[in-house]
Amino acid sequence: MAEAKQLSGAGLRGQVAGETALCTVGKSGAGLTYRGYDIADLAEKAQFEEIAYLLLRGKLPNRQELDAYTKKLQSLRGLPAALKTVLEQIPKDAHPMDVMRTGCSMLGNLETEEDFSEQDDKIDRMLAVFPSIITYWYRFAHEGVRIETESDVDSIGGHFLELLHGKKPSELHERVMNVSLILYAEHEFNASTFTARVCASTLSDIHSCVTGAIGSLRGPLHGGANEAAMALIQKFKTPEEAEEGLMGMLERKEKIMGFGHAIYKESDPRNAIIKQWSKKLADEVGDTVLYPVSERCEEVMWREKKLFCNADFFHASAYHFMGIPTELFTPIFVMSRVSGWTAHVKEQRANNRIIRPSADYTGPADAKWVPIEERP
Ligand SMILES: CC(=O)SCCNC(=O)CCNC(=O)[C@H](O)C(C)(C)COP(=O)(O)OP(=O)(O)OC[C@H]1O[C@@H](n2cnc3c(N)ncnc32)[C@H](O)[C@@H]1OP(=O)(O)O
Ligand SMILES: O=C([O-])CC(=O)C(=O)O
Repeated sequence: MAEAKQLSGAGLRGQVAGETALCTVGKSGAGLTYRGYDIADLAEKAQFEEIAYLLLRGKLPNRQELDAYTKKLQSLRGLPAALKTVLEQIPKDAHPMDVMRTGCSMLGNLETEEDFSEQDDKIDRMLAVFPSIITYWYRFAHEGVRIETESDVDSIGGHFLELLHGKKPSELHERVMNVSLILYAEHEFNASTFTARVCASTLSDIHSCVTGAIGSLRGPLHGGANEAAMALIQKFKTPEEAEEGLMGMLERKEKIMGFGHAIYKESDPRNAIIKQWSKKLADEVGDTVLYPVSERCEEVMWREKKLFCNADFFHASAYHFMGIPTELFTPIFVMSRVSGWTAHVKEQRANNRIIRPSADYTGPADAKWVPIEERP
């Protein structure tokens, strides 16, 4: 059984900040569970839409419930005209995570949550429309086309790939997207989820909670690491070059993105799963560089620092092999994690007290007021 990491120090590490029935991370045994279900089982057997239902409605759907839920999500993919107008104003060189943040916020202006009784419908709308928001902007900004965002592809992952590439995805690619969205869906009190819960604790609206969470996810120490990992592996042409490059980075005490974790000690259970799919995709495209480079990075980091790949590292090569532009990697994380964020918002609302911790004061004591004319 994996031992839980000893947690203490800055960054609220190891401090319990609330309760959740949604997820366990780094506990002994399975390592990651959603409502008690092992992540490996879910990634192998489930549809992402089933996982969203599990997180948001509290149980696995039966066939009829899943079909109805999938149909509902399919029917919510269209973009309001005013949102398209806003997306069209955002420059081509904007970061797609900023587009997601603006898109979510604008949706909150157009389809405001007036009352918490509307929360499930607002959440389903975000799940359905986020792939439309990012691909509409991307294709308009980069290709000058206004795409139709309604599609009859069943899955959210397939919908994203179809809008991005303008054609139906292969079965393999749709499957990998499904697995990826499941792996990224939920992770207890990580930074972006905690952001959403803090916002929810003030009794704010659901779009504000998610907009704030998108901002937290954007950073390279969190969701942004999948893009940063891609930038890293693309620098190397051979495993030998990768080894030399990493040794230099470690000597200079640089952070290696896609490695390490705040909670897991020896491995991130999501890595073995996405790594396996990355290998399948590498074989499909005949890759002889990125996958071997990635594997060498994994070996070197473990050998030198006992640091392991987190969920982000092999996501980089997997997404790349499916022809997804690097800057869209973290928005895919948003398309998935919105299920976890909003499940946490619902949980916070159901048993709320405003989140307001204290701080140890380290500033000066008894400062005497100095009139402005006398200040140095
Ligand atoms: C889906 C996700 O969000 S997963 C996380 C994605 N983020 C990344 O991949 C960014 C790279 N990784 C990191 O920056 C960190 O490992 C974090 C932010 C994930 C966790 O941070 P912490 O909990 O502070 O890490 P931890 O306490 O285990 O660090 C122990 C030591 O290892 C070092 N370390 C941790 N990760 C790395 C890394 N990726 N590269 C180099 N050194 C590292 C730390 O600097 C620290 O050294 P120090 O004691 O000399 O200061
Ligand atoms: O739990 C964390 O700190 C980061 C993480 O892996 C996630 O949010 O998926």
